[in-house]
Amino acid sequence: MADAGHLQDAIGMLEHGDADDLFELGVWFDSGRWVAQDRAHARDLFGRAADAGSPQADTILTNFLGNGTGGSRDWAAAVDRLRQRSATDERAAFELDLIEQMDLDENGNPTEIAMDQLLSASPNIRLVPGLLTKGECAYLAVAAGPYLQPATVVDNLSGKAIRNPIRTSETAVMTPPLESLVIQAINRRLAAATETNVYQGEPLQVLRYQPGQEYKPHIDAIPSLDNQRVWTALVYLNDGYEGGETQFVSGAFVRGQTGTALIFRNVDDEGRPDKRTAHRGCPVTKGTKLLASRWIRERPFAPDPNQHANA
Ligand SMILES: O=C(O)CCC(=O)C(=O)O
Ligand SMILES: [Fe+2]
Repeated sequence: MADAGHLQDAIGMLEHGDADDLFELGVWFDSGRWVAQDRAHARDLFGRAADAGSPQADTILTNFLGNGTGGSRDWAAAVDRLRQRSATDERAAFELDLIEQMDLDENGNPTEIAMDQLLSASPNIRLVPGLLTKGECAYLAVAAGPYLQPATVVDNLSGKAIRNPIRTSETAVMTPPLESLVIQAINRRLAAATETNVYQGEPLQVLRYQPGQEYKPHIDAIPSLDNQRVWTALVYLNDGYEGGETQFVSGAFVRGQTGTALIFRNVDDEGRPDKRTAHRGCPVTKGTKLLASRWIRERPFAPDPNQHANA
């Protein structure tokens, strides 16, 4: 893009354009591409694009209404919008069906969650069989599919996300615009299972390991991070593959069935990375392993003044 004048001209054209133009400009403000990130403005543009007939904008607006991105949060309004789209959009109908099968309160929080089984008291390691249904697991695989990319890890020297042979799977990061109401409700279930606020979670990731791929031994807490990753929640999304167990240095060896969550605390009582939680995802030897993972921080991960009203 050339100088600021030309950029202003482009923005002006998109502002006065059709549904696709408004959607495109919404993506710019949502992502901070070309312009300073402004999610409230992005939300407004997605609303205008949706009114002008863009189904993609309607999807993102639904997600922002549900998760409180760029403005206030209104779960009931988000579900209504999904219901309207479900008449013409198969994916929306699939999502609405899953939402309607969940026991949720008026804010999208679970009214009850499955019982957990303690694997270790210190460090705290727990299994929650059946935290997700098989339908929800299948949905996550479908929703993440188009966004799978080679996984990265945070580089201790630069702080940047880089490719690293320690983690050879592919990963989809389900950021706020991609966070459908089903994913939001699942994130709220993971928050309930860890007794945390949903906004402490980093975006849900969906990992896909193929034969030979693995996640070498590591600790999910990051040295000297201010807002530490205090919990990890993993959910096994399928079975039928070989290898691929999650193994702790302490010896615990986990291969959950479809829908089982593995939850563990990454820090000790002083909040320091707990080396006893070092673990790995063993190489898959046959088939494909799908896993959802959420790293949960000590405090809200991406604070937004609007997000806590009815978190
Ligand atoms: O693949 C696994 O079983 C482990 C994944 C993992 O350690 C992580 O996502 O932090
Ligand atoms: Fe990990």
